[in-house]
Amino acid sequence: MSNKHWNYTEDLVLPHLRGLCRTNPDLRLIASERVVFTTSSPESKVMILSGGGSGHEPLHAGFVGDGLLDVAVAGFVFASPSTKQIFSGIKSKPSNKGTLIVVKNYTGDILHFGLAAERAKAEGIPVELLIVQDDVSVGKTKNGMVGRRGLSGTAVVHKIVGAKAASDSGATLEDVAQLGRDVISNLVTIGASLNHVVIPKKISSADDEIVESDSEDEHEGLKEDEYEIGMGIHNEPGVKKSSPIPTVDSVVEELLVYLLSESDKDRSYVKFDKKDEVALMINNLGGTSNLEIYVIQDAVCKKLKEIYGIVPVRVYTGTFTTSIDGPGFSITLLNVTKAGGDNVLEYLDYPTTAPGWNSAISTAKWSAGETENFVVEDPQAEAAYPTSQVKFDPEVVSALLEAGAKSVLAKESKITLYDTVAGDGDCGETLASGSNAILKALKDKDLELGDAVKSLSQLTDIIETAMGGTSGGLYSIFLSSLAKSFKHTEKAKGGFQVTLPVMAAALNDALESLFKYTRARTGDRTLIDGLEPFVRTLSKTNDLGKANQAAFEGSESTRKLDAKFGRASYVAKEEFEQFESEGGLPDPGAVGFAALIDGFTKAYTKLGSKL
Ligand SMILES: Nc1ncnc2c1ncn2[C@@H]1O[C@H](COP(=O)(O)OP(=O)(O)O)[C@@H](O)[C@H]1O
Ligand SMILES: O=C[C@H](O)COP(=O)(O)O
Repeated sequence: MSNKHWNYTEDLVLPHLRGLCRTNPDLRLIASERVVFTTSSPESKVMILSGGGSGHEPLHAGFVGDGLLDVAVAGFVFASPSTKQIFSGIKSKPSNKGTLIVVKNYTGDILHFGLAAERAKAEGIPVELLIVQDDVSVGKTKNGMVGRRGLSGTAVVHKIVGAKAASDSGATLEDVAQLGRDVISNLVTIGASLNHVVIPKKISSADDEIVESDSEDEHEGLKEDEYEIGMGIHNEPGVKKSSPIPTVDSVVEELLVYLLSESDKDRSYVKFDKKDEVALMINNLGGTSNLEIYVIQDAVCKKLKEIYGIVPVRVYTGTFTTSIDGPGFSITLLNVTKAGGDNVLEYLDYPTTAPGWNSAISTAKWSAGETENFVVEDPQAEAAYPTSQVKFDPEVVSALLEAGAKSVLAKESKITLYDTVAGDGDCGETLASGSNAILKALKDKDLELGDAVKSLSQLTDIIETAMGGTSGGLYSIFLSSLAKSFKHTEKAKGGFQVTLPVMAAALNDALESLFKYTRARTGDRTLIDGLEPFVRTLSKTNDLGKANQAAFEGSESTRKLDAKFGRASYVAKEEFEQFESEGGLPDPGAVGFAALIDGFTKAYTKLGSKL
């Protein structure tokens, strides 16, 4: 296991807090005590203080802000802050009503926060301690004495009690504490991880020799193909390790059983009745990509609905409670109904300036919509394609498209090889995807080939949908411009049959339109090296064979050209040398275009004069 981190010449906690305070002018930092508090909350309210070991950011200081926490106290990474620090935090925000301390159920936290609370009470400061226990991985038999761990449900508790204290000026400390207890008793969380985490190491000075910290060996990380259900946020063991790594659907299904199964007598911590409203939080433990965390959320919502008939009324997705850069995620469910119903929703929706809470949707907006009502039909789907009296011969055009598509597919592996060196390796796949989409459209008879304008507009849609990247954009613009040229001519002269000379003129128009969107011209090592000679030659000669030859020669010429556009322009020259034996590395897009035209030409030659 080798989590790589930058080296730091000071403990990370203080610079992290400094960085955080720079993002919100309301925040103040007691550096010596690692205490962050907000200046914007009035003394008349119940103060909400939280804290614990660092390494779980944005928990806890990231939750300090209007409508949320008033104070946060940061310990060293994965270690509780001292009683002195916590007491300093309590004193930093005096309140007529007292302070509610939200703390995760870890021994060190309980001891230090509890002692600080006792010390504050001894000074006459009203203090209540709210201990968060939301983990379900450790069952009742094992967690008897210690209780359940505090995980990302802590962020949900922060949000609700913070909003209550900020919005309800009549609320007493006990009112807020009781709401917190009601929430905690209806909260369940479980995580899944692909590995342990390593704490970024501190070196004594920048010019010190970087010595591998032996702490990396302390943790027996997971094996390459292993995952762990229920791992804690400090590498604590979970409920089980398993391999191989499953699909996300499968691990989600497994996790939901721990959260929701009523037959698991060692768990079943919260009962979710059919009518109960549920809030869902998908938490990134720090090392899951933003791309994946929403995929995971999608899987959770799908399984919740399919298996349990649960459609959450609130869905939160993001990085709320980390374990440094933990490669995993956790699922938190709150039974809103049993925790307090609409009030709880209003507190979840209550606005906040704290960066740790990333959802700012009002209750009105949530009530207007439903979390599963977002899929809509494309209004364009029914939009009619433009029609015309510009005629193609359907059989001929169908044969050309089929031959062109198959010719490109025959070149896919070569194009991919070339683009793997010159680009990002997806050009072959992109062109193949477009070719297969055209072949499918021909097979399904989705193209109205007799109408040149309509069929070109349909092809534009197909190419746009099937092909991403630069190629997709270029081909779509070109086809759309070709249709526009025919439509323009029809407006001036009425309907007509497309012949080769007519096509040649329209191709010229389309090329001029394309040139508005790219500065690439012949000689710049792009597909233009094939397209431009093809169009110019066809216009000059009305001979598709000569135009095809020009496209091929243009494509071949790119073997000796330096790239000025696209990703190829970033590739070191040495990368190209391996292709010297075949005369140099050609531009993949130009090779693809030449293959397309070659397919057209072979079919056209077979079929004769009309298009
Ligand atoms: N600015 C440009 N103008 C014309 N063609 C370009 C340009 N940039 C790249 N290309 C062409 O696009 C091809 C790469 O296509 P593709 O893989 O779809 O692009 P991407 O790099 O976006 O994935 C290149 O081989 C080149 O022929
Ligand atoms: O981050 C960890 C907790 O806040 C404190 O853990 P501890 O009880 O091991 O000190």
